[in-house]
Order: sequence, then structure tokens, then C-alpha cells
Amino acid sequence: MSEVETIKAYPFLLNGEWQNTTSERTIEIESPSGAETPGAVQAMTESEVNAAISGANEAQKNWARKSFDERAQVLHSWADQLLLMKDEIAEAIMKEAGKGLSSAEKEVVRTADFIKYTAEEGKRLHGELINGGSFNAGSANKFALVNRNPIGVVLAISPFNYPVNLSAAKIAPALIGGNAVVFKPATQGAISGTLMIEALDKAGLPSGLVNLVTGKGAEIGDHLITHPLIDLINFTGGSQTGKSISQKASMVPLILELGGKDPAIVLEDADLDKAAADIASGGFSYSGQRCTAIKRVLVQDEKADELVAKIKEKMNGLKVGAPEDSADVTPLINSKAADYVTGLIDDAVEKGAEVASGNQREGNLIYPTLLDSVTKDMQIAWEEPFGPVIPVIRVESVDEAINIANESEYGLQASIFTKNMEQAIQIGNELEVGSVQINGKTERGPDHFPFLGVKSSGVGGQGIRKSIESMTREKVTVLNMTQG
Ligand SMILES: O=C[C@H](O)COP(=O)(O)O
Repeated sequence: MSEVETIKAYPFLLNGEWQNTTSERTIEIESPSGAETPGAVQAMTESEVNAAISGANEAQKNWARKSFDERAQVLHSWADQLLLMKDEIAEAIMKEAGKGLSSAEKEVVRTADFIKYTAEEGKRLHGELINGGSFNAGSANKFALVNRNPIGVVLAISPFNYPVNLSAAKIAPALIGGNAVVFKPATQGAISGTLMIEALDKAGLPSGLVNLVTGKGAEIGDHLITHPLIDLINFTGGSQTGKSISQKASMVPLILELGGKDPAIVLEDADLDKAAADIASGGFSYSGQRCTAIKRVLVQDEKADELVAKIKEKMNGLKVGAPEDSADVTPLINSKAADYVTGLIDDAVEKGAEVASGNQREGNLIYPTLLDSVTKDMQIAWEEPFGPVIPVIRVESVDEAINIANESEYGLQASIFTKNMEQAIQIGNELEVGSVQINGKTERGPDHFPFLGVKSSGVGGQGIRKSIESMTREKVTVLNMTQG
């Protein structure tokens, strides 16, 4: 038997059947650590993709007629199945995304919680009745019944960094809202994605309601996003890909969760221990491969030396190494990503940044790196590394911090560290971001909070309730009473 034949190739779920592609082509998943491949997935053909979309379109009609309670039962059962498969799924996340094992396990548990909350939140969804007579020229005999209806087939495209959680964060709200889903996981994330769909299948998923599409985005991506039976696209990934989707997809509602350059703004009265701890964990956990990672520090000059010293101290507590050892900082997803981060560090150092800590590399593993005295002419001041490097930019005033924060093309989240709540709220109001964290690191959760980005960070809103609302649409039925 040749080496290729021993690699496990995972099938895809198409209209209730687990299948291999007729193309006979598979894609071997890379290991970020350079270990042996965790397996392969099918490179589906365009006609298989078409069958996935039209099957979902068919299945949706029946699902839309189900009560919220019936849909919720499937979701609850899915969450239970995921927990039963926790070890297997966490191992897949660890191997293909390079995530520390304990974080991978937490991702599965967080996902089960997410799905259960979504099931219950769906049951609480309700419409409203509007009396026409409340408008000056309206009639008291006219009423609008406003209900929320499914949109149809949702195309869910998820990223490598949370291959289970960010997939379920699209699929579960879409399903409770009465939609069908065509799910395209990131290639490095497709095994975890396949296993979570196996759990959903075991939970009693109606045939075709969620179809799994695997393959290279470069080969089938455009076909998926321009298919006429796709009614909504929900994508998480890089801003460039998000922009390209928004240009190609015509007249289809979009939810895009994209990149970020979240600043931690540290004022002179801040609790520096707390700020340093949050910056170290917010910037370096999972090697900074999170859209919400802290990606720059804007600190008032007077406190910069002290803050940098404290961040360095906190960095000593980070575990650097193998995903199997549940390290915080593990090898980046691939060598291209690691080269990009190295390039940003080199550019900053060449232009005069000081390496306060780190700047060491072994394969795709980049040690947590803190760059001090970063200036606006350096790429790292503006670009999103998606890796374990934090630039510290020293500022003279609060206004300068706000200006630099807003000069970014991104607008996901921002942290403000200060004891002055009133000033924090004022600064928060000035920041062009979706969420402001006062005295806390930037992060998406808890998952029922609204989550959105502005500018290049995204379009539309998510967070459990918001996601259900974003993937349903209002339907207005007007009652014209003949008897007043
Ligand atoms: O990568 C983007 C994720 O939505 C970030 O989620 P997180 O803040 O829970 O790590």
C-alpha cells in the first residue's frame, strides 16, 4: 500500500448520504506543526456543488414549515452529539488548526453552549402588530402583522481559526430561523467541520438541510457565491476575501466578519497590571490568530516604560510550543502566514522599532514578540499580522490615541484601560469600531452579545440573537378591516 492510500479521506454529506467525489480528487490537509497530515477531504466538482445547493433549496421548504420547537429539538440533540464527540473533534482542531488541545476542547464545549442558547433564543423570536392609526395619515382600521420568515439557503463559509465554533455560529442560527445551509469549511478546518456535521447528522438532521461542501476556495468559491439559489452569504475570514465576495455576489444579503487591528488604549491612570495581563492574553492566545486579538497598544508616554515592562513579565507566563501540550503560542497555520509575520517584524526593526521581547522563529512557530517605539511609518502599525506580535505605539495625548485608532482601515473592537469611566465612555463614542471594551481585552464572547465590525472589519451583525435576525427577514401582512 502506498503512503497516499493510508491517509484517511473524509467524505462529504450530500442530501443525506456520505459520499466521495466522482472527481476522485482529494485535498491533503497540512499540519501547522509540520507533523503528518491529519487526513484529506474531497475536492468536490461543480456539479456536486450544484447538487448540494439545489438539495438544500428543496429541503428548506419543509423545514420552514416546522415549529420553532421542532427545530430547537434538532439543535439540542446536535449539541449533545457534539459533546459526545468532544475528544475526537478537539483532536481534529488541534491537528489541522494547530490550536492548543485544551483550547480546542473549550471550543467544542463553547459551541455546544452556543447551539443550545440559539435553540432557546429561537423559541423566543416573535413578531409585532402595528396599528395604522398611529401614523398621521393612517387608518385605525389597518394593521400590519410583522413576522420573521426564513431567507432560504444560507451559504456559510467559515475560517480555520475556529473551525467548529464559527461554523456553528452560522449554521445554528440559520437553522432555527428556518433556513437550509450549504456549509463550506476552510480547507484547514474541513476535518473538524466534517466531524461536526457528522454530529448533526446523528442528531436527526433532515436530508439535504445542511449540505457539506469541501474543496479549494480558489476552485469552487466563485461558483458557490454566485449561484442563483444562494439567498444569503455568511462569511468569516480575511478582509480581502470579504471584499471580493461583496463585489461578486449580486443582490444577495451579506454577513461578513472580517479582519481587525484592535487597539488597547492605555491611559495614564490605568491599572497597568490588569492592562498588561489583558494585552498579553488578548494579543498572544492562539498565537494572535483571532480577528479580535489585541493588535496594537496605544499608551500614554508617561506610562509606556512601566507598561512594556509589565507586558514582558506577563509574557513569561505564556506557554510556547506544541498544540498537544496545550501551549498558548503554537505554530502558525502555514509557512506563508509565518513568513508574513516575520516580514512585518523585520520591517519594523529596520525602521527603528525596539524588540522588547521575542523575535525568534522555529518553522511556523513564532515566539511571542513585543515591539516597542513603533511609529506610523512601519507596516506593523497598520497591517493585521494574524500572528503573535504586538506593536507598542507611544502617544502624547488621548486625542492622538483616538486619531491613530481611527486611522486604521479596520474597525472591529477596541479596549480602553482607565479608572475614569466618564472619559472611557467619551473615548469609546469617538472610536470607529463595533464594540468597545472598557478595562477588558477585546473578544467576541459572551456569544449572545451583538458582534459586528465597521469599515474593513465587516458588514452586518452577529451574536446569537443578532445572527437569527440577520438570517431571517421581516414579512409584513396588512389587515384592512372593512368594519371599523
Ligand atoms: O477570529 C475571530 C473570532 O470571532 C474571535 O473570537 P474570540 O474573540 O472568541 O476569540
